[in-house]
Formats: sequence, structure tokens, C-alpha cells
Amino acid sequence: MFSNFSTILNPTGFFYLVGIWVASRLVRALYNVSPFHPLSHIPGPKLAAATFLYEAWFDLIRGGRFTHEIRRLHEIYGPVVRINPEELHFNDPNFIDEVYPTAGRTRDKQVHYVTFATGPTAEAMFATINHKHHRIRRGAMNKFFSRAQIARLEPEVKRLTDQLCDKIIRLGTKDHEPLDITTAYSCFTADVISGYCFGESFGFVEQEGWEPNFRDAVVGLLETIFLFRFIPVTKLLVPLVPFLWRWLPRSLQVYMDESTEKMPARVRQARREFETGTIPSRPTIFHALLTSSLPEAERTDYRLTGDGLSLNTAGTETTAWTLTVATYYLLDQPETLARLVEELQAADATNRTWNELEKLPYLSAVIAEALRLSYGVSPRSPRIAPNERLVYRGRFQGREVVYDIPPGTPVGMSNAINHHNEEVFPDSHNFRVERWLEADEAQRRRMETGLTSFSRGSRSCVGINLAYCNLYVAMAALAVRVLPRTKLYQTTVEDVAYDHDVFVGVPRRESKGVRVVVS
Ligand code: HEM
Repeated sequence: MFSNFSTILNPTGFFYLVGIWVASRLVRALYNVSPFHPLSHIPGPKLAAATFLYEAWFDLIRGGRFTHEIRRLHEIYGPVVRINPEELHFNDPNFIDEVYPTAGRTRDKQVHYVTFATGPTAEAMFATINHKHHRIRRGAMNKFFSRAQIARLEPEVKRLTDQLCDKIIRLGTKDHEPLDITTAYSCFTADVISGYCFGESFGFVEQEGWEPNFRDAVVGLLETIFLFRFIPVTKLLVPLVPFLWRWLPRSLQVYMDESTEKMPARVRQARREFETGTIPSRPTIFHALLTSSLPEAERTDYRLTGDGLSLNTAGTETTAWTLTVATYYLLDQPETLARLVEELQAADATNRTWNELEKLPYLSAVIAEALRLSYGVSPRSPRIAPNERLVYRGRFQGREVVYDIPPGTPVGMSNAINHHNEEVFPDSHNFRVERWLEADEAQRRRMETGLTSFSRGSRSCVGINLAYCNLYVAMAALAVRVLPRTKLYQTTVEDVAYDHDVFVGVPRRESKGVRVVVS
């Protein structure tokens, strides 16, 4: 046996093995583009159908630019495109509910999509492949994020919002330094989530300045997703990160400390309280999961830590970026801000509840438009119907097209494409609040369907109520108290315009952020 092993390890054996591997990839690529492949009838470039290298070129090498390429492919090939050997992409709002149906129809996630998750987050609800498995995990979390539960949090969101507005004004009028407003908003959203989910706010708004915060660390970590997706072996390096501690930037150190020390400690404390029957003063998501009907295997410290970490990352930058996009456009379009302030002042908005704020039409339209142009998760988020044959019927270049989609095919749509469908959102690159107010009933329904910021169906955002509560309460207060005394500083539309994906959509790399000065 050892002599066989050493034969393989000698240079000839090694090249022999590499040769076999390359030949097997070539045979696979040929099969992928052959008429025998079950997706051979779906249009798309042959190279994309042959190999994942096509996608890797745009996402890994060119840095998160595959969604732009997918948009281009739809222009050439129509509403359904085969974007890699196994996966289809759709550009048709009428098909949203087929790709993302409610829990009654089975939808798995695709391994290729979630493979970037590492460590405990690979065990989080978000990364769960199997539909039934996900339903069990999600069932335990839904109640914690229900509208009624979030409404109880409202006084805390209000308190943090006031603290945020006070601090922006205090620091802005003291040192007159330009402020990267996303950093401030990220401090706020991280504090809300930590206060609600983990029983204790991180205190980023309360601290003297805006540092530390998780913003740079989260964006930095999201930058790794394509590396992990296309070269999964690089995930083996992740356990080395704690040993690189003192060479890491400060923001990453704070985040790593949170992930590797503090989050597991919170889980352990919640378990101690659960086991000793202690009633916590502020129950956390971990108490909710431990007291739920989750099976024992689902309640390990490791898995609960994964859920905690993913809640932290999922909710912070998404909400902060939506507030940033709203802020940019309101400052860039003074007449829009004036109309919003007029509505808010007439309604005495800073003393209104979330429920009451949601009834204000102009504020709601500002939030909808900010969600549209901030995208949430910008690239595609595929789903698999393992046992269901989907049938797509649509039109392309004046003729009807019908495609039969075999069970087990990953199918997806992208917010960065959905939100620029010109038939649904004419003049889609402009922030036009009025589109939501002037639309007739039918057009409004089309826009509500086409707005997929929180995704749809069984895997849609579990934090949607928390996100809306933050957005309504914070937007109302910021618009009345902060924005009328704020100006953009060396910031243009390029600093909010979608440029590439890092899971969420972000502007060009040279951007210095949305910077403001307060007087
Ligand atoms: C404007 C704010 C937000 C946007 C636009 C947003 C968007 C999304 C989207 C598009 C998904 C689906 C991802 C996929 O298909 O793979 C998602 C899932 C998720 N979001 Fe959010 N989100 C926001 C805020 C939040 C908040 C505040 C939290 C919680 C604190 C949160 C927690 C989650 C979790 C845990 C999932 C995974 C759900 C599951 O797998 O069942 N999000 N979000």
C-alpha cells in the first residue's frame, strides 16, 4: 500500500492525477453543454452553462460584478437565463411567487449560495439547506420577531433614536468635522439589535465618538464571500484568525472578540438561566430558542452562537444602508425633504408610535423608495423546488416563451435587477417618492410585488418588523430634527449608487462614503 502511495506522490504520479482531474472537468463541461443536460433547452451563454468559472470571473476576479452580467444576459436571452451549469435566473415580476412561495411549497437553499458561511454561522437558520429543517429552525424564531413583540421594543428604539439625533447634532456642531453618516446609522442599528436580541445594547451610540463599531468589520468579512464560495478550501484558514489578533485592524478585533468570546458567553449565560429556572430581566433570542420546541440537537451552544452572529450581521448594515440612501436623496432633493418635514410636523411625528407613523403616506413612500434603491441583498438568492416541476410562461421580443424547469434546479432573482424593472419602476434609477403616491391601484400593486427588498416566502427576512420599526421611528426623527440642519459634504450620487455585490449591494470602491456636516 505504501509503495502505491509513494508512486502517486512522485512527480509522474502527481501529474497523472492532475491529468485525470482536468479530464474529468472537461468531460463534465462537455456534458453540461450537451443536449443530454436537463437544462439544455434554457438559453444562455455556452461558457456559463459549461463551467462555474464564468461566474467566478465576474464575482471573484472582477469583484462582485456577476449581477451586472446577469442583467446583460437577460437583455440578450430573455426573461430566463442559464447563468451557470446548474442554475437559472429570472427577470419577470410575475414569477416572484413561484421562485419564493410561502411555506406550503418546499424550497431548499442551494449549497453553492450558502457555502461561504463559516464556523457557527454555517449552522445558522440562514444557511440551512433543507426546507423542513429550516421550518423547524424558523418556527422557533418567528414569535420573537413578531410584530407584537417588536412593538414592545418601541420605547427602546425611540430612546436610541433620540440619543442618535442628539449625538449627531452635538458632535457635528462642536467640531464641524464631516461625518460618514452610515457609520452613525450602523452604530444605531447594531445597538437596537443587540439590545433586543442579546439583552444588552453594544453602546456604540452612547460612547463618546463613533468608534469602535462593526461596520468596517462586517463589510470586510462580506468581502470574503466569493473567495469562500469559489475556493471553499480557503475556509480552512478561518480558525487561524484569532492567532493573527494583534495584526488585525482594531474594528476587526472588536468584531472577532464579539464573535469568538462575547456571543458564546451570552449563550452560556442564557443556558445557565434556563437550566436553573432563573427568569431573566431581559429575555434574549437565546432564551426564546432554549424554551422553544426545538429538538435538543438544534439547541447546542455552537448553533445558537451561529444564529446570534447571523442576526447581528443580517440586520445591522442592511438597515443602516437604507437610512443612508434615504438621507442622501433627502439632502440632495431639498423639495422632497421639505414635503416630508411638512407631513411629519403636521402629524407631530416625533410623538407618534410606529403604528401611527406607518399611516403617513409621504414617510411611507420615502421608506419604500429608500428600500428600493438600497436593495437589501442585491445579488440573486436562489431556491430549489426539489420535487416540483416549475413552468415559466412569459414573453420575449414579441413572442411567447414557455420553459419547463426540472425539479431540483436552483432558480433565483436579484433585487438589483428587480428594482430596476422599467415597466414596474419607470425612471428606476431616480429617487422619485411621488411614484408611490401617484400610482393607481393596479400600478401600486405591481410596485409592491416588484419591491423584493426583504425577499418573499418561507425564507424571507425574519427581521422585517424590527427593520420597519427602526426605519419609521428613526426616519421620522432624523427628518425633523437632524436633516434640516445637515448638508452633504463632497458626496455625489456615485457614493450611493449600486456598483457591486458583497452579498449586500455597495457603491464603487473609491467612495469615501456619504459624508455630511451639521450646523
Ligand atoms: C432594511 C433592512 C433589512 C433588509 C433589506 C433585509 C433583507 C433580507 C433578505 C433579502 C433576506 C433573504 C436572504 C436570502 O434569501 O438568503 C433576509 C433574511 C434574513 N434577515 Fe433580513 N433584512 C433586513 C433587516 C434585518 C434585521 C433587522 C434582522 C434581524 C435582526 C434580519 C435578519 C435576517 C435573518 C435572520 C434572515 C434569514 C431568514 C431565514 O433564513 O429564514 N434582517 N433579510
